[in-house]
Amino acid sequence: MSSRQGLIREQLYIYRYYIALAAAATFYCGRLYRQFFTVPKKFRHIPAIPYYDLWKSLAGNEPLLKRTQRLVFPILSKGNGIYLNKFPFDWTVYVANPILVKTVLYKPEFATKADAVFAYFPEESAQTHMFGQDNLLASNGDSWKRQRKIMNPAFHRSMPVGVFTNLLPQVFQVTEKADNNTISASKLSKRLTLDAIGKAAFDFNFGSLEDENSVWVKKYELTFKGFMDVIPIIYPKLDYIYRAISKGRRERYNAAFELTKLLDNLADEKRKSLMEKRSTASDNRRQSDKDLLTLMLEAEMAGEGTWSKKELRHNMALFFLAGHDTTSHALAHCLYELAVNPDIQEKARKEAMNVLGTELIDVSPTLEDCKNFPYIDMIIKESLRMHAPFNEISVRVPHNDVELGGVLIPKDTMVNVDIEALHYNPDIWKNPEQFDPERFAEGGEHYSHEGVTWVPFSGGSRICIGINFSMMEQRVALAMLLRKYTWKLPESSKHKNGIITDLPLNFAPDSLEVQFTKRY
Ligand code: HEM
Repeated sequence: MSSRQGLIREQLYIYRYYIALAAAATFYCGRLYRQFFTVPKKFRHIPAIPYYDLWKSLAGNEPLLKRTQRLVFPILSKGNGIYLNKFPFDWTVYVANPILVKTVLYKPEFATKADAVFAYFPEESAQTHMFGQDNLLASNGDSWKRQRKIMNPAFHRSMPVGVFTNLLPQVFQVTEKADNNTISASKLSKRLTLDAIGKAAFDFNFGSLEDENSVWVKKYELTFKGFMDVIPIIYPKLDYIYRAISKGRRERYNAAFELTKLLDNLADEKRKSLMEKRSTASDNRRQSDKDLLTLMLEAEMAGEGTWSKKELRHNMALFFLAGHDTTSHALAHCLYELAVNPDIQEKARKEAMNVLGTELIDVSPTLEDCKNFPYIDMIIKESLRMHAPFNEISVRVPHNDVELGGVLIPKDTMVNVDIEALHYNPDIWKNPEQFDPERFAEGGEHYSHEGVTWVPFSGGSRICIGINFSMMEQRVALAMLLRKYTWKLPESSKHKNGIITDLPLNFAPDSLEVQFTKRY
């Protein structure tokens, strides 16, 4: 052996531990890489979005539509409208073929929702305290059927047009107080929809339009800000340490409990007053004017089902979660689309004036009037096509192997619908990036589609229970605003060539300002 070989051997001996460590680390990293980036064997027959590309897109805050066009569309055709994506951390089969979306939404094989978001948080978390794991959105099987049976009539009966119309004069005041009558469409919509959900769901006044810093508005904001805290999301069990050291975290956590207490108190008081009214038969309000809580408790009293105290609280909280921001984003996007499409705005105004009169005074639409706004309805629907607040539904999990469009979906696979891909597919919609309410006219493009192509509210038995509520709220707001103002984007708006979102989601950014001009 030469002296050089001997030296190498000696060096290898000295560094043997490091070498072993490096080999183990390489092996472990390889495993991690395979675990994270490699498509599991059972899914290799489904075209997949590379995990690295997805995270690069998310990290770069690529707009949702751009990501869909760049990463999803090219592989959609390969998989018959089905593709695989690891989003955020688990492999999920996404469906964006209209016929197959219909199967997912309507067939019993796909009826079971995964124990997703709500089951993730521990018992002591603010999320569990507020929403539980058994609310209407999260539950399955008999529990879901029982709850939906009591809630369906409440949502059917309640159409609180009066609540919505009563809030519009305050919207006008806020708008006119703003500098140059220019105001964030998104903030304005949030204030309106918070007061609307408070009044219409629980007969409670958040007073957000009167004062955007009112006590309960702040508690509400703190609560939802707290749900976005990263540490409790990633390590829920460490939240108690975070709370011990951070005053801000404590405030956000406690706000959720205070808000929950408010909901409990509202329910207790309502139950008590209903019992009293029942004995004196003194509640003469029309069904459509009653708040959802009253109607749900009345349904219980009429023997249509029962609510435990917790179930009632979890569902009342759910109405906030599901009904406030969604409608607010939807309305803000309508305001935007009308601002950048003045012809469509004018046509909608004509419809509002035809129904409510041309006299230059505020007129509140009635429930009957609201049935006569077909064009405004088309605008809302087209806006929801282009800016659906949710890009997906809750994950569904088939319990057996199923075939979907000739593709085998192994049992227990997470299955979802890609709403953005469905709503922007140029093979389904003509010029999908163009705002064109006529698609939803009677006999229009939408109605010639096969399968299901418009699902901002999902579909099938788990369709959004608040669909009519939200549509009515937007209808009333738009009709009254259209009569009172014209509006456009301010000259300096950065959104002139399309909305620049803060997140890669269809959420209206606070910077989305609109300039109103009074008509009378
Ligand atoms: C533009 C406004 C809205 C949009 C886009 C929207 C969208 C949706 C979607 C996509 C789902 C299905 C989610 C899933 O599959 O898990 C859903 C369910 C639900 N939504 Fe909405 N929603 C809106 C407004 C509302 C309002 C105003 C309320 C209540 C006042 C509400 C209450 C609910 C509830 C309780 C569910 C669960 C239904 C069930 O699973 O039986 N939503 N919504």
